[in-house]
Amino acid sequence: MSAAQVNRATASAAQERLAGLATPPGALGRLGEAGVWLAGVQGACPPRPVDDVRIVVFAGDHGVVDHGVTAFPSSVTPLMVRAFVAGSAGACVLARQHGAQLRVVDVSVDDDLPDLPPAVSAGKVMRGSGAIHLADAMTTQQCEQALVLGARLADEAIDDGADLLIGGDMGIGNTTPAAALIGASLGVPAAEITGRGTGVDDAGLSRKEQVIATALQRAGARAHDPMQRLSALGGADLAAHTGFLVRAAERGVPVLLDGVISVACALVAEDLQPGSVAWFAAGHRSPEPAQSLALDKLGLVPLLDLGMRLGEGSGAVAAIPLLRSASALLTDVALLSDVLGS
Ligand SMILES: Cc1cc2ncn([C@H]3O[C@H](COP(=O)(O)O)[C@@H](O)[C@H]3O)c2cc1C
Ligand SMILES: O=C(O)c1cccnc1
Repeated sequence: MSAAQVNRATASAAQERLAGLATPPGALGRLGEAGVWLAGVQGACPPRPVDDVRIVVFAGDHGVVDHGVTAFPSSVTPLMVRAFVAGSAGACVLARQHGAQLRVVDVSVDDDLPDLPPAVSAGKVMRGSGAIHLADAMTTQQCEQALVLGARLADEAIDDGADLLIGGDMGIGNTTPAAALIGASLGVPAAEITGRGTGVDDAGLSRKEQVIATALQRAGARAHDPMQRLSALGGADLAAHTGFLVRAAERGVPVLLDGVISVACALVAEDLQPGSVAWFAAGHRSPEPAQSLALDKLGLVPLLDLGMRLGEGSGAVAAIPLLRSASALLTDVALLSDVLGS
């Protein structure tokens, strides 16, 4: 399979419609651009409403947590997975607010979660991914299994009628592999991509930078290959998230990206399946420096910049109303020629 082709004729028609609306040229700013993107990815001008939004939260633990890179212990991950199932995590609240459906999937949580519905862990790849500065996060077979799992989850959502997909993340320590993936994808050193994640102090930040630098050095030239990069520096949850994004692009279904984890996976998805990025829009800007560098590389400008640093897909979910507004504006605003009667 390859990435689906965006309908360029529809995108040009949408651009023309935007230019002809009863507004000064460019007055709708990024909402106008988002409307044009939506028309192109939907192959419909004016765009259709974005009614059915599905969020899949990929949960997994990371061996780097034992090496002082985050402000929280791994035991928080299974507790938060339970909060997702109960509907009380931040992204669940936003999803309800905006009428979107959210499911959480245990890809690599370091806990068997026996009290949760079996469907949550049905596709589980492993219990915890490796500490990336010491060893590969997983084998290439586990990476492949995770990619297939993510693709299957995208297929299920799309076959069920999704108009828009969002990938979310839950896993203490996951900003470390996400930054490492971005560093390796862009060829940027650890000092430029290391952020505070959940809020590490200065000592934690410098340990985290060292872990990422060592991981990048350990992976070396292998990281040029996207599968090897994911296996060496990512995690099974990040690989499943990447498979989800790749399949969305192959099926031609638009995606709203979230923070540093989501955008790290988008960069790898673009490498695995060139052209995927045409199906992605950026929901928000994270304070994590690696996320902005990755967005620049992908040529994406986020809709929101609220200082949010939660992950879970939350920044993308918060941007759903903006995408809906973009669609409504391009559909319902009068044409200037009609208003002027010419
Ligand atoms: C209570 C809680 C809820 C979260 N929801 C998402 N994250 C986010 O923060 C973590 C990544 O940051 P770091 O790499 O610094 O650990 C991940 O769990 C991510 O999903 C959370 C973190 C916590 C503590
Ligand atoms: O950018 C993110 O999505 C993010 C930042 C901090 C912690 N968790 C996620």
